[in-house]
Amino acid sequence: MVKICGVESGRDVDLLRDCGADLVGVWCGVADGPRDLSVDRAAALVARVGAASPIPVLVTTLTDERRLRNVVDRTGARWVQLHGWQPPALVRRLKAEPGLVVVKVLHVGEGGCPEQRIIPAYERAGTDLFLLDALAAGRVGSTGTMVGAAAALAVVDRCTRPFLLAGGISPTNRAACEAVVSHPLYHGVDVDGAARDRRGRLDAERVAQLISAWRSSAAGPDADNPADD
Ligand SMILES: O=C(O)c1ccccc1NCC(=O)[C@H](O)[C@H](O)COP(=O)(O)O
Repeated sequence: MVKICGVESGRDVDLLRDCGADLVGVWCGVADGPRDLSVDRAAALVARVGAASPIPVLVTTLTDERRLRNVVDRTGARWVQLHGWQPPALVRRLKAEPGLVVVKVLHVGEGGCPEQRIIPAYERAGTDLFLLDALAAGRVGSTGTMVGAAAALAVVDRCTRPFLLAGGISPTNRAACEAVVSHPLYHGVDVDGAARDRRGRLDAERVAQLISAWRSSAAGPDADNPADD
């Protein structure tokens, strides 16, 4: 699976669909996010993506359940990526809603993964899919920094749920991630920066290169629907 993050317009959605992306990240409630959208705008883009393929994924750092539910309900997104420091209890409460797929980000930095000890709690709460992303100098999200293979494996070896890999993924660095890509729970990648041109706009050629470089390595029999595992 290849997920491209941070659509801002109908043009972006159409570009990702035409390129064949599997998942499209729509930001709403991302603190200080450069591509954060109003709820109405996010809802319009979720609707434009549609329900089949690609799948829209609401990306958020919100931790307040009431606000989060409001965004989920109003956007109509059925996949939610919790990119902040949301606790397992919030995952559990979201998973009470039938059909909602929850992706929980696990942050990985030089000091390891702050959530490592509570991975089993995230799994018991119903997390469908993890997403490993870089924690770089305290910064979270779109850092352009790769997660080292050893650090990533130390985290995913504690998981029993599938995971996506993020952080500085580009069309040319798949080989450096071979050990992670070969892991049985590996499910695909999530990309922001390398999918954009110099002006920060999603670029069809770059997206196509990313998909061609990474899709062949994504998979597992359940790649189409981790929620059904
Ligand atoms: O991009 C941000 O500023 C951001 C802030 C807070 C939460 C998430 C954010 N980005 C979300 C993503 O999922 C990115 O796709 C992911 O971090 C990979 O980015 P990159 O290293 O640029 O490929």
